[in-house]
Amino acid sequence: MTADLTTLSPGHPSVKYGKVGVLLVNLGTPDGTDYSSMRRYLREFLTDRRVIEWSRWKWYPILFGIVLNTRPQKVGKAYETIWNKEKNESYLRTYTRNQSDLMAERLRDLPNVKVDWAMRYGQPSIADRIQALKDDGCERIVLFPLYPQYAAATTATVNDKAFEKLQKMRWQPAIRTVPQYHDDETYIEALANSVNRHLSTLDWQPEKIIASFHGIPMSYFKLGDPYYCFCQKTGRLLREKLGLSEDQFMVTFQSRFGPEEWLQPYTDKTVEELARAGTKRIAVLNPGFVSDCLETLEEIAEQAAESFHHNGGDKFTHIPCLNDSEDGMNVLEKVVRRELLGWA
Ligand SMILES: C=CC1=C(C)c2cc3[nH]c(cc4nc(cc5[nH]c(cc1n2)c(C)c5CCC(=O)O)C(CCC(=O)O)=C4C)c(C)c3C=C
Ligand SMILES: [Fe+2]
Ligand SMILES: [Fe+2]
Repeated sequence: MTADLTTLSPGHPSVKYGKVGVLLVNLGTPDGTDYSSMRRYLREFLTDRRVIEWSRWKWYPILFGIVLNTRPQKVGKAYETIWNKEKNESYLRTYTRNQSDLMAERLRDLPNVKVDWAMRYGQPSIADRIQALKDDGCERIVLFPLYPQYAAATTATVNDKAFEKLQKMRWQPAIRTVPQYHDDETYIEALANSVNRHLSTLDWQPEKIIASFHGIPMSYFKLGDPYYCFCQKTGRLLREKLGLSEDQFMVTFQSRFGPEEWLQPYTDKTVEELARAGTKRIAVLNPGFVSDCLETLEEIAEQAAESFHHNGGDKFTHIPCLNDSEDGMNVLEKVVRRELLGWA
């Protein structure tokens, strides 16, 4: 444990009142890269009304008529290029499980705290893990959607799913949901360290650093989703921490899906335009992703790199996510301890 983290005292009321569960929840992942695993996963994902807010009569014919017939094959191929072959699973799953195991070790001073993990889509499900924590005696659960920047499509849908499970329970555990930590000092410092450490391994330096966040449709922002503002704040704090000018650092948005306008500037277009305009060396990081996944390893480290080179760029580097690193775990531990204190 690092010195600046607040420790719960042994006299903490949760010791007296029973066990507390900590449930880390990430987005999800298919069980395999084959057509039926991919289809099952995408179906669960893309029927979530927090993700696609179109009315069902408009969306379902497109989803079941086109998307679920073509996308599983295409995305399955992309997953194959980034699959963790040793564990036969996606890296998102590997990192989330590691984060849970490491969190349990870091909270050993709190023997009444149990740590577990779940996925919003796919396995292990939120409902199963809430039940398991309750069966293990947890009367309180800290529900931690692993997204530094709140969005309805990510944080809120994790909360919704947990409360859907609670609705079916006779004896519900008490739940604390973890809010965004987009401007947390430990988080910004961890990101800055990851940039500096990565760049120190290179024999060249980027002209521009791009902080690429997952996008959301512009219409969600106009309806009041705060996600864009949280991303901008993370970007500004990181730029300041790195001591970079506005010319040397950019915030962009990736993973556009469908015909609507999404948050801009788009990462893919930016990378292409920078290369065409003569920028030779860039670095890209993904501060909004707690773990590397398809969107970072394939869309950025593979596709964006290829596009940069194809359009005249010379050097491209992808800075890995915080994953299960020491710095990354410091961030998650700090957030969890802060929330546990709410019950003190
Ligand atoms: C179509 C709407 C989508 C919205 C809105 C959206 C928001 C959103 N997503 C993440 C994080 C991740 N998304 C990932 C994959 C992914 N995202 C969408 C669609 C939307 N996401 C799709 C269809 C997919 C699957 C891949 C594909 O078909 O292109 C992942 C990767 C999961 C993995 O297993 O690797 C993450 C992580 C955030 C943070 C976000 C809004 C803020
Ligand atoms: Fe997504
Ligand atoms: Fe993508």
